[in-house]
Amino acid sequence: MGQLVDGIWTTEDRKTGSDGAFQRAATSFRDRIEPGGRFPPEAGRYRLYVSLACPWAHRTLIFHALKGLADLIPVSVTHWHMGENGWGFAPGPGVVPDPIFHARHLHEVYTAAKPDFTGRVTVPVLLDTHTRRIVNNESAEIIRILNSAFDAIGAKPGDYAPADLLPEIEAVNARVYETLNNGVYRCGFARSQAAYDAAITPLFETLDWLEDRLSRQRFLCGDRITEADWRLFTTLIRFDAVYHGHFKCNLRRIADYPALDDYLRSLLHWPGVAETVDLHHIRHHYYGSHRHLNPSGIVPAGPILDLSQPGSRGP
Ligand SMILES: N[C@@H](CCC(=O)N[C@@H](CS)C(=O)NCC(=O)O)C(=O)O
Repeated sequence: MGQLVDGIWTTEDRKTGSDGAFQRAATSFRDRIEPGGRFPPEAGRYRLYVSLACPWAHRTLIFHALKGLADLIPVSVTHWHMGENGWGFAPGPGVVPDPIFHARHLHEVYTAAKPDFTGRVTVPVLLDTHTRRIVNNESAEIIRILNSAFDAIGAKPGDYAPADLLPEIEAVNARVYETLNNGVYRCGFARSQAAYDAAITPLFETLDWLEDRLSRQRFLCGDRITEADWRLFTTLIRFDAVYHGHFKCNLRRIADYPALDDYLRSLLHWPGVAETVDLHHIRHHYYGSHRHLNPSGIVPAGPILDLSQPGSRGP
């Protein structure tokens, strides 16, 4: 895996510190879309770049679907394989190329927007096609943008971060992010036993905590589905398929937790959501791209997952 240094693509990996613990880099583009601002809401002006494999990009795709933004914000989808050149647009099922820069690799989108860019080239990216600037590449902020910024110009109704629930949403997000969304990476990318041990324990403590919470209430913050649920969902849907094996998160499966399993199937069958889930991209990305973890690149056949039945927590 590489990154850009002064606009030049370099292949090096500096993601773990001297203690072997995985460190996630800070995100670079942090603007908003708002009326009267530098980036005003307009139909057809912005473009979202995602990977169907990536849980962070997946959040944005779910908000894109929930808010009915397909006609307002077109989407490019990378190939699942992240190789020497990072994310790219090689043809493949589900890949949608980049019609703006005709980029072969995502790093070309970054340098087209900022020729001297230094940093990691990550998905998701929200691009302003008028100024050819990247508005934002932090998924937590992009979902807040999609949640409301296009409401006045045709987005579907629905507020997934309502003001009265925000403190609770953010408290849940903080724990879920640290121990689970990022915790699976801390397990999988650990380069020392101590770093792995330090990640696996809080990860399963959080799953136990979530199981208890969801056995008493419909969604993470009560009766209404919120951003906190969608942020959890993208990790849960990858858990038994890849994190359990590839990232060694294997004390238990989500299928072993009755409430979490019901909740996962409820969210998967939520209108518009199943279409955002691509287990081929997910499984082939993780097992095929992380050659330091899986040198052969062989994608295992299992486990067989049966998520065909909706859970009991419908819309
Ligand atoms: N903070 C970012 C993280 C995004 C992220 O790490 N995406 C991964 C894919 S799962 C990526 O593009 N990694 C490429 C790299 O780090 O070089 C967000 O949530 O938007």
